[in-house]
Amino acid sequence: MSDAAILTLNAGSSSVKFAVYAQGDGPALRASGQVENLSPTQQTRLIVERGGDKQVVGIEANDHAGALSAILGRADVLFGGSTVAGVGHRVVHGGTDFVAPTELTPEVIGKLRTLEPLAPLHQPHNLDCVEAAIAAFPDAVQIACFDTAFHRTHPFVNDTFALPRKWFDEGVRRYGFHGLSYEYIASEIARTEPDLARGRVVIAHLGNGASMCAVRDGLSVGSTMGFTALDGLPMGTRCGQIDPGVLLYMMQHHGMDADQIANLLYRESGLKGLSGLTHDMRTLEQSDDPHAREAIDYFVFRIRRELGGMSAVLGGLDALIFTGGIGENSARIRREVCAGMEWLGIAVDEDNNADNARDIGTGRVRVMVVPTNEELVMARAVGAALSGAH
Ligand SMILES: Nc1ncnc2c1ncn2[C@@H]1O[C@H](COP(=O)(O)OP(=O)(O)O)[C@@H](O)[C@H]1O
Ligand SMILES: CC(=O)OP(=O)(O)O
Ligand SMILES: [Mg+2]
Repeated sequence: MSDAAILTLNAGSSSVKFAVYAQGDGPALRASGQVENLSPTQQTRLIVERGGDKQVVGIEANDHAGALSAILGRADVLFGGSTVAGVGHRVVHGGTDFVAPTELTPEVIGKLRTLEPLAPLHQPHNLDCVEAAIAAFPDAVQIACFDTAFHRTHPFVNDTFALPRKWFDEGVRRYGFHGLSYEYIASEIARTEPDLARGRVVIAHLGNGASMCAVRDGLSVGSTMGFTALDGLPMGTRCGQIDPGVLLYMMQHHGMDADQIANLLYRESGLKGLSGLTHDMRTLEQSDDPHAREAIDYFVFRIRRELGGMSAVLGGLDALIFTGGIGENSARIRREVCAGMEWLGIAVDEDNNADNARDIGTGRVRVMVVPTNEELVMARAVGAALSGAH
């Protein structure tokens, strides 16, 4: 009888990221990778990393089931004869009903499908991947891990909009997202610096999707994202905070319908819309187009504004932590966010910042760069479900 493995899946609109762990007390990473460029018009690629070795191969796949079968085509490398006992799925929206990791029964999947309009870039792909994984591993336990769950500790004032109460009761609330990432960072800080973990921390998850989370005593007290993953910071293609009057104007004066507005706000706005060039921060940083500069300026401006607001809500600040693809890798964005913030106790060492060092601050407030690990949070949840402890 071979040992057991845990597979984690994080399905995006054009990618499926995965990781394989050996089941144990603390799940041990065996391999990871992704299928990227998952679309009929691009060359889809499978990337597998194991130990120090990285393999990239072109594959034929244009949907999530195809991506999963390409991943399973490397079962020998990934699982090495182990049985896949559990699969953890990142599911972006859990609504009001799902506040902890949950086994994916047909009834649960049905309820989660009803939330697709609230996360159109994520939820349909997350659930397509769930169905493909159930077909591929009918005997494995399938666990949904929700991006919204970490924020369930928000106080009412951060959960509600100023609308008549019936909307809140119906679930129109500020849920907050990127919860798997924030849970990982909070657990990592609790492990390495327990004193800081009891303090006032702002975490900036800056990736293709971007948000910030105010954490006190390890618990989320506020997030920049709201009812959907559109709110708050501008993102690769999403607008971030916007006056709802703009949407009324688009409907009343341009006759735009819901689908057109959704497409504009989710796919054509943010860094892409402002720069007119690309959603990709690395490319914008390399560009000398003034619109690229303005898109970056707006991104930085909104982060600084939210940092000030969250510090006020927390009653001060003990640490600012950067994570996500931009937060972990862009010294320029971190430098610009922190510039002139001495009044808040923030100052940054140029060399440590350039090296993406774990500690880059020189002021009263700790300023840190902590790589996120959403996969490990999922693997832990599956491990707990398998041992009946969740
Ligand atoms: N060295 C870098 N400098 C600036 N931006 C970077 C760098 N490396 C990655 N990024 C940016 O990170 C973003 C992707 O972040 P990531 O967290 O991987 O996204 P996703 O939300 O798809 O998981 C892209 O905008 C990419 O350009
Ligand atoms: C919720 C969200 O925006 O996720 P991502 O950053 O993966 O797009
Ligand atoms: Mg992400």
